[in-house]
Amino acid sequence: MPALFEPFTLKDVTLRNRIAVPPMCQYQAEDGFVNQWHQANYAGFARGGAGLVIVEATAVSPEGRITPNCVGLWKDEHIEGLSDIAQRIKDQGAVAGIQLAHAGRKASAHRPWDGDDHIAENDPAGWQPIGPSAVPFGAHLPRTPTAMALADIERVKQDFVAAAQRARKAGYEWLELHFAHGYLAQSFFSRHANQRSDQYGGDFEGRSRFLLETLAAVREVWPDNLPLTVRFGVIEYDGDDEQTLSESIELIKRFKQQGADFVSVSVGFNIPDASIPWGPAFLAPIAERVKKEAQIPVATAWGVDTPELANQTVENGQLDVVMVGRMHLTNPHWAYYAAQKLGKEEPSSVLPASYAHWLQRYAPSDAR
Ligand SMILES: C=C(C(=O)O)c1ccccc1
Repeated sequence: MPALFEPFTLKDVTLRNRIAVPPMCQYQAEDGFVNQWHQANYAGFARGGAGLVIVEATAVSPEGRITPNCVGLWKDEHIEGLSDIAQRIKDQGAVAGIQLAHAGRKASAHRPWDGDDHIAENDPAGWQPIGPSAVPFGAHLPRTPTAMALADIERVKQDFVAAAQRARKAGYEWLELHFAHGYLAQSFFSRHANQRSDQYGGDFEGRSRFLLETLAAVREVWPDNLPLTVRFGVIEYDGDDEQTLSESIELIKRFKQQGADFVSVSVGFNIPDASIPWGPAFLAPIAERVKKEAQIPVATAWGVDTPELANQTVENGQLDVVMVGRMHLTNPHWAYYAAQKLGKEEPSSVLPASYAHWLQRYAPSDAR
């Protein structure tokens, strides 16, 4: 049995294999509501055989959206559509996950194919971003965010709590807090973005406080038997990597103490000119270090593009789950493709019967 196709159990949830579809924003929602696009998108991934399908960055408040077209869970009316998606994922045998997010100073932007840049300040389609400090990201996201008052920090923490409760009502069983990619939580931990002088800034303790308090508050309401996970940027590629990585691993140890069950390791993306060494599974060795030093199960994404490489990262103990994003966009049935490449032939073990029987009975090799 290839390691990639061994089940993975975390709390009371078992993934049928180690393949996960990471959250990938579709930017197709209106007022946060999902629609037919999202239904088809996620059902396709689940049908394709992945063990875990995580719904894209879902904003905990309107201001927390990256773009006006991001999915939201800031009001109860959002539950129904997301519940349908969770059910479709589970009906196909995958575990339904969802990522809760606040975009912080990167909010109020055009969709990537519409410019990827901040919406103009005088454009009614946009809104005022907020962040730990009045420090803009820069480059294509130049708007200076409003520095959050303590009341804003409390409000956003409660927004995460309320969205987590709605996510559970919608039937999700794997919750991922978006603490990565230069969005609000990540920016609080960043020395680049966070220049506060109060208890939410300054030293490691101060820059960690928002993330730890938000995690602890969500832990209070998320069922203890279901995975509560974090996607977290552990490195910035800003020339200060060892310090950032060491601090990040220390913070992950505290995430674990606060009740986090799993970490999806990623990049901080807090600066526009990071020197990121893009390459095949380039984060896997870093994720392995997190796993060993923080003693917590890990995943990572970015460049894990072939079945052989994905299998290798699990077989050699670097990763517990592999986040295969872009390849699922080229082929929602990537898990079946991987099963074939790794010699795990039975289509029925990966695809639904209504697909598998055609593949098993009428393959060209069956020519009589
Ligand atoms: C939309 C993203 C997200 O939700 O994290 C994103 C954007 C750029 C790079 C990585 C991730």
